[in-house]
Amino acid sequence: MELALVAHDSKKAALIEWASRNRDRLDGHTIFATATTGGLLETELGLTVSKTLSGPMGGDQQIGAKIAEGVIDAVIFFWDPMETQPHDTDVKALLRIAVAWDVPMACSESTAQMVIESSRLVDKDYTRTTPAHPRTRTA
Ligand SMILES: O=C(CO)COP(=O)(O)O
Repeated sequence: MELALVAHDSKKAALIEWASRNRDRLDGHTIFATATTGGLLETELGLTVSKTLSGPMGGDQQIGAKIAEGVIDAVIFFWDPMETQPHDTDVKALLRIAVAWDVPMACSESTAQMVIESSRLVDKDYTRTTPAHPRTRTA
């Protein structure tokens, strides 16, 4: 499946540590990430990552667009609840579009663990639909 991994600066170490612990589970998936987060996943863990722009430069919006296009199956977003981001509007938009399309989005480590361990992530027959926008993935 297609997973998006994103972390704010203060949460990047936690995301890398989490991804390291879940390296085997991540291996079977296509990974998208914002630029800085993705760069760390590549250099620290050797993962292959499709990178967007950096979050503050439009990367969150690019991830959001991929959600709306049906490209992303789940989002792991370690965002910082203690600090205002310069691109807060983009962060909010990313959170919103994931809910609008009912794409699973983990915003904390414990939830990320539940998502990555979900049998849905390895179920090739799983199709996602939303009541507001009935839609079935074909790929
Ligand atoms: O700002 C981000 C998410 O809102 C993440 O962007 P970077 O991975 O480029 O730091």
